[in-house]
Amino acid sequence: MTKATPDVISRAAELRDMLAEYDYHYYVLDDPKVPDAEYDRLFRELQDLEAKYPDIVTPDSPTQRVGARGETTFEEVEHRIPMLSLDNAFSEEELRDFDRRVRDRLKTSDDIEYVGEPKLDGLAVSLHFESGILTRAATRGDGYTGEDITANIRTISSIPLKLRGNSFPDVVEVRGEVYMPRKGFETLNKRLADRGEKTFVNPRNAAAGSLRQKKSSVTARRPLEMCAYSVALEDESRLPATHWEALQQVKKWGFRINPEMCKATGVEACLDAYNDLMEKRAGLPYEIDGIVFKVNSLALQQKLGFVSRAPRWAIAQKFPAQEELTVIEDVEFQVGRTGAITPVARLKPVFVGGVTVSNATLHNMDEIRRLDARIGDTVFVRRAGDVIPQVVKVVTEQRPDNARIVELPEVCPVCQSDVVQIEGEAVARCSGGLFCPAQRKEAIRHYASRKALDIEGLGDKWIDILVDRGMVHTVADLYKLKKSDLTGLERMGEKSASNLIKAIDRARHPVLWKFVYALGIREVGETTAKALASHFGTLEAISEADEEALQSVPDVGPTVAGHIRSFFDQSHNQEIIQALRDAGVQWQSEEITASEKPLKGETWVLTGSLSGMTRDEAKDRLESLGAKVAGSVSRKTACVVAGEEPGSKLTKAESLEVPVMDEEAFVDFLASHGIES
Ligand SMILES: NC(=O)c1ccc[n+]([C@@H]2O[C@H](COP(=O)([O-])OP(=O)(O)OC[C@H]3O[C@@H](n4cnc5c(N)ncnc54)[C@H](O)[C@@H]3O)[C@@H](O)[C@H]2O)c1
Ligand SMILES: [Zn+2]
Repeated sequence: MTKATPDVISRAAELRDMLAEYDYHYYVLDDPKVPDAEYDRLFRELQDLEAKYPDIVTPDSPTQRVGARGETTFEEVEHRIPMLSLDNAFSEEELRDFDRRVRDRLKTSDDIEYVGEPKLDGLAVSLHFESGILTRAATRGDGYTGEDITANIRTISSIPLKLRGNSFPDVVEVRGEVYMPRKGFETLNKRLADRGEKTFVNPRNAAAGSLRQKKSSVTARRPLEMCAYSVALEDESRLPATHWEALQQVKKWGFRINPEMCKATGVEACLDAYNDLMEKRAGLPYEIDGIVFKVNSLALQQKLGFVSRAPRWAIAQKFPAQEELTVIEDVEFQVGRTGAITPVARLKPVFVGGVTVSNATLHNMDEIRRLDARIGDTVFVRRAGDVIPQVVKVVTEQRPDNARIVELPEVCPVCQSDVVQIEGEAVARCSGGLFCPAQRKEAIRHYASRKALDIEGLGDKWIDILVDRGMVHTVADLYKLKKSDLTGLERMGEKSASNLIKAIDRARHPVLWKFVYALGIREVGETTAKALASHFGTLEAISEADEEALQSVPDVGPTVAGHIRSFFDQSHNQEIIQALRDAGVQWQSEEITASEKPLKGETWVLTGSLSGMTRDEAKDRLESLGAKVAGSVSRKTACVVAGEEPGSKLTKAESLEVPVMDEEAFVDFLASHGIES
C-alpha cells in the first residue's frame, strides 16, 4: 500500500472540510454554496484520493456518509431501513465498470436486467403506511435519522393519504422523490422576486425549501409533486420478485410512478436508455439530472447488498450539469425592438447544460440589485433545457476587491438617446423611439399599421428588405422612395412595388390623432392619441406641454405623461418629425378644423357598404368634420349615408324623412370639405 504524503493528507482534510461545509448549506439551509458540478468534482477528487490511500479514510468523511444533519425544528425519525444515496457514473466507461462489478460479484457473464428510471431532481421521502393509512412521513436526513414532515407531506395532492384497494401489507414504507415541476418553479421564483425576496437557485432547492417549511400552510401553496420509486418492507418475503413489479404494485395503491421508466438488459441497452432519456430531457415538465439503473431482481439486489453510503445494485448515470460557476467579466446593455434596455452579463466562457455559454441575461436593474451582481463576481450560471442562460446566484465570498457595481447607462448604447426609467417600472427604455436603429423595424411597422397611417402593403417582408439594405432608416425615408428603387429588388414584383409607392403617397394627410398614435410613443394608444389631439389641437402644443399639462388630459396619468415628455424631449425624434414635414406629410391640426368643423353637433348614420372606402374610414372622415357617427336612425339624425345593399336603416330614414346620401354624393361632399377619398 502506498503511503500518503503530508500533502495528500492535508488536501484530503481540506476537501472534507469544504464538502462538509457545502453539505450543510445544501441539506440544512437549502441554499447551496456551489453548483452540484463543482461539488461532484471535489467529491470525486476525495474519493480518488481515498481509493489510492485507504488509510486516510476517516469515518466522518463525506464519502462514507449520506447527507448532513443540522439542528432542526422537526422531530427526529429513525429509519428502520436506512435511506442511502447513489453512486454516480459520469461517463460511459464508469457505467461499464459498474455493470462489470455487478456481474463479477454475482459471478455471472450473463446480461443483467436493469430498470432505468429518470433521476428526478428533488428530495427523497419515506412514507409510512399502517393499515393503508399514511401515519408518518420523513426526509432522508443522514440516512439513519430523518425529519418528521408528516404535516407538510399531507399537503401534496399526488400523495395518497390512504392506499387504494385492499391488497397491501399492514405496515409498508413507500419511498420516492418530492420535486417541483419547472413551471411551478418559475412561477414561484417570479413571485418571490416580485416581492424582493430571495429566490431559489433551482427546482431541487425550491422543493427542499418548500417541504421543510415550519408551517404546512406555506408548503401547501408550493407546487410540489411526488413520484414513488421503491417499497421497503421489513418482511421482504412479501415483496414480488422484481423491482419493476413492486413499482406496479405501488402504482395500484394510488402512487404516481414515472412514465419514462424502462427495462434494459445488458449495459448496451442501458447506454441506449441513457441517450433516449437525454434527448427527452429538455421537453420534460420537471428536471432530471441523470438516469438511475437498478438491478431488477430483488433477490440479486439482496445478494449485492450495500457499502457505507450506497447500494451496490444501483448507479446514477449523470447528465451534463445545468449549473456551473463562472465569472462576470462585463455587463453590457442590449436594446430590444420596443426600446427595452436589458443588461446582459458577459461571462468567462463555461460549459453548462451541454453548450459553451458566454452570455447570460440579467433581466433588469432590479434583478441585478436583488442578486447583488457586480462585474468581477463569481456566479452560478444556469442553463436548463432550451431556456436562455441565467445568472441565478452570486458567490459573495469570492468577490474581488475591484468588483464594479453595475450602473444603468444614461444614454442608449445604440442611438445615444436618453434612457428613461419610469418609477414603478422594472424596465428601462431608450426614448429615441423613432430614431433608434434597434427599434427601427418596429417603429416603421407601427407607423404603417392600419390604425396609424395605414400604408397598405408595407408588411414585414418589405420592412425587412428596406431596413436591411439601408434604404430606410426612419419613417421619413419612406416618403423618399421611388418606384425605381424598389423594382430592382429580388423577390419583390413590379406590381407590389408600384402599389407600395402609391400607398405611401396616399399616407400624407393623416388626422392629428392618427399621426400622434403613429409616432409609437409608449402607452399612447388610439384612445390616448385622440384625447391628446382634441385637448391640445396641434402637435406643437402636445410636444411643448409639460407633464402637469399633459395630465389634465383624460386617461393620461404620470407614467404616460412621462413617456410623452421623454419622447418629445429627444431631439432625434423632433428631427424626424421635421423630416416628415419636409417630405410633405401634413396632419390636420384639430385647432383649425375645430373652428370650421362643419358637422359639429350633427349625428350621422352609415348603412350598406361603400366601394371606395371601408366603414371605419367613412366614420373617421365624418368624425374629422365634427360629426358623431351613430348606429341607429332617429328623428335627430342629420343624414344617412347609404352604400350598396343598405339595411333597414335606409327604410327608417325614409319614413322619418331624414336626408340620405349615396356614395357618389358622399364622396363629393367630403371633397368639398377638402377630404380626398
Ligand atoms: N451543491 C452543493 O453544495 C451540494 C452539496 C451536497 C450535495 N450536492 C449534490 O447532491 C448529490 C449527492 O446527493 P445525494 O446523496 O442526495 O445523492 P444523489 O442525489 O446523487 O442520489 C440519491 C438521491 O437520488 C434521488 N433519486 C431521484 N430519482 C431516484 C430514483 N428513481 N431512484 C432512487 N433515487 C432517486 C433520491 O432523492 C436519492 O436520495 C451530489 O452529487 C451533488 O450533486 C450538492
Ligand atoms: Zn436607442
